[in-house]
Amino acid sequence: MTATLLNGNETRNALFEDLKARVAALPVPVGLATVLVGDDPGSHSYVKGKHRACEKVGISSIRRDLPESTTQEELEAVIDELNANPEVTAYIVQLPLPKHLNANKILERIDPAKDGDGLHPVNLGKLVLGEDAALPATPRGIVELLRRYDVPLSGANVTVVGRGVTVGRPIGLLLTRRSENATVTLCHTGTKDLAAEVRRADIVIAGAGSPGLITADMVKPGAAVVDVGITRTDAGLVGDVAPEVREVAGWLAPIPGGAGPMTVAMLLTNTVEAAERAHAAV
Ligand SMILES: Nc1nc(=O)c2c([nH]1)NC[C@@H]1CN(c3ccc(C(=O)N[C@@H](CCC(=O)O)C(=O)O)cc3)C=[N+]21
Repeated sequence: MTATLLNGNETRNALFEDLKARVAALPVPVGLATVLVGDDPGSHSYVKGKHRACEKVGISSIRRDLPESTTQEELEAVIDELNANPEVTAYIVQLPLPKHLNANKILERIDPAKDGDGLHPVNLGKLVLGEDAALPATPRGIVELLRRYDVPLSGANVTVVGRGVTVGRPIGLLLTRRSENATVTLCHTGTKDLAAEVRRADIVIAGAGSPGLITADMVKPGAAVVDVGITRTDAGLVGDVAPEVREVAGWLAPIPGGAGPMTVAMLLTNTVEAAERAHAAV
């Protein structure tokens, strides 16, 4: 058996068409800003992708590129400016930040109403409480991708590998909502028998950042496997999922072309929804 590919590029393009219409229908312009500190080549490439996406959807994009030497106070001043700037509907601070900066303090300073990533503590708290708010972009993109391909979620056993803040920690909050209704196990480096936890899963979400961690013998035949464990090597992008998994899985969201483009689509979705919420509030 060869897995059906969960095509994140095609799905993103379809979502962009919908977003384009929603942006055009809004009586106010929509703007997304990115804050990038330093010159990590990976981060540069992601930020470029986000701006390209804005152009396709009719969102104006605003870039704040700052030198590696930026101080905490200087970065906080940029955050304050973006919070106050009426042209900025939503924004993201590209992670990771240089080590001399306190990232949590920066993220908490973002106006929750302008949180493009859905990772502000207030928005994560609202997700726990079931209130309408910006949703974590990568988890939201993964759920949307699984839905578009009719991967059964209700009652499914999902094994998540990795407890990072962008994927592993929040995705269980989405998948265990009544509307998704999945059963979620969160694995990490302290898990006793990772292979056993992965083997019983109907859906595997691999976001550990450990190249080739998920091998074919660990995957239940026919399971859906989502690779989110992006590692940059000289040879290109490498995921957490070994190539042979394609022969065992029923569905596979690969790297590249799976969860990555969906993350960008959901960042833009969060931005459009922020504009719609702001407009509804007046
Ligand atoms: N505040 C913040 N928000 C983020 O959402 C965020 C971040 N920081 N820091 C880094 C990670 C990583 N990330 C990706 C986004 C798109 C692709 C993507 O589009 N990937 C393409 C390939 C792109 C390429 O080749 O470089 C693909 O998988 O097909 C990948 C990774 C967002 N992140």
